[in-house]
Amino acid sequence: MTRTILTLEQMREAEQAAECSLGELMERAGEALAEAVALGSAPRAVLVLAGPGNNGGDGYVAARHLRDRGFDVRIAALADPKSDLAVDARTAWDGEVERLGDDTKPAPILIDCLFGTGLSRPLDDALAATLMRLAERAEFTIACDLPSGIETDSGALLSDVPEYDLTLALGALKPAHRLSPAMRHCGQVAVADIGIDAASDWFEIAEPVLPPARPEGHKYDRGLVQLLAGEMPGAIALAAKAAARSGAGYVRLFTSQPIEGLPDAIVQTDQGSVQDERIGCLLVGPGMGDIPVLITLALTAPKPIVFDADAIRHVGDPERLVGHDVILTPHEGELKALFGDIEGSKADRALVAAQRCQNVVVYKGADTLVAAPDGRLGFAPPAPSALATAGTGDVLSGIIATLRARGMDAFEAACAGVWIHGRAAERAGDPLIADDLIAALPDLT
Ligand SMILES: NC(=O)C1=CN([C@@H]2O[C@H](COP(=O)(O)OP(=O)(O)OC[C@H]3O[C@@H](n4cnc5c(N)ncnc54)[C@H](O)[C@@H]3O)[C@@H](O)[C@H]2O)[C@@H](O)CC1
Ligand SMILES: [K+]
Repeated sequence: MTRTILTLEQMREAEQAAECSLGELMERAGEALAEAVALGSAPRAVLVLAGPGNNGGDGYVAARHLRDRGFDVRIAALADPKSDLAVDARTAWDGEVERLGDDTKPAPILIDCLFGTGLSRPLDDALAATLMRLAERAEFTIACDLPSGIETDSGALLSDVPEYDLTLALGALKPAHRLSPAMRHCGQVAVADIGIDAASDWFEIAEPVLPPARPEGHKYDRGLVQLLAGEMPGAIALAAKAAARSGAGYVRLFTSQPIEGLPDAIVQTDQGSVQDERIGCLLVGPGMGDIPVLITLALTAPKPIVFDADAIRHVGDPERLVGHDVILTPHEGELKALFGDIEGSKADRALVAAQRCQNVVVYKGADTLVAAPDGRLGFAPPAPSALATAGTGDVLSGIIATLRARGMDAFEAACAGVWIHGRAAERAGDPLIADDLIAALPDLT
């Protein structure tokens, strides 16, 4: 299921637009937190850390529900509650409240309700150290809405942040749940439905639905991927094999030097034209090297194109792509080479890049994003860090070119390719080499 991602501002608007009172939202949030803990553990000792805002308020509510469920609950508060809602939640808790400090004793279950979306500055050093110590000593750690110390819209760590087992996002995911470096600190991320219903163009990329192959269809229905090869046979071979193995009906390689060891089914030729009507998608960049004329050639074709790797560096001016049907797949360095320095969070940068070239941009990294010029932004679910090896990008561009050749819309094809690539990495194990990904592509028929 696709999970919506809301920024701080959107979250505040959604909270105001909710049909129930803010107090009711907090009650549901605290109850969901208690439920998440009870799902993961039999009743035992729990320490709730409560901050001064509404994240702390959620903690007092959760404490009450956990005690009702038979848990032995202690609360350690950083300060007295400041917001009206948190004061009410504190009042409804008739147990003791400790003062959080160096001498706070750990418990096997730690619930972090210090700060959520309202964090505005780093935690004090002493507080961050206490949080780290208590998390280290706990067996199960859960963060309410966000791990404390994380900036919600950028995913930046403002101070030391533990790595939690579970983060319960309230109402919707926030950008930080799916942006580096924050995402690695969240652990598993579940979303609690507390009755907030907000639409957004930002979402977590989910398992794609691929266009079904017509039983009576021919190879061109399944898509002809046309690669324009360059100087480095290894990268070209990876992209071509990935395209073929992800279901292209036909993969053809324009090359002046045949590449050895490729399956016979991948046609290699030094003849042919990019004007061929039957081409579903052109792929240029993997192994391209220093042959920028290939970009010029590809842009003469009235067909979808995927530009990867060296092709991105050689485009020159992003505006050159306006009016063409292109998917760009840059990593950090390639994005900078083409678009220069862009201000803002990774999400902002992805959208600005897509706007400037008026095409879909797959901004790769540990937190891959897929941006469309109309403002849609897909955030990849976490993928194994083993993907950070040579050639995995060539495989990704091969997969995306096939999906585009099969007739998927550019944004959908890019999102689907990113999802498939991540799942292939999970199946391939760690360590992996790019070739393993091709063998581990999931069956999506
Ligand atoms: N948005 C929603 O729909 C809902 C939000 N709820 C909770 O409300 C949270 C947001 O509440 P708030 O806006 O009150 O924000 P927080 O509870 O995250 O924190 C705000 C408070 O912390 C102080 N503060 C910020 N940074 C600090 C720092 N580094 N050191 C010390 N104090 C600091 C602020 O001055 C303010 O008093 C969410 O994360 C969620 O847990 C839930 O109660 C229910 C529904
Ligand atoms: K928190």
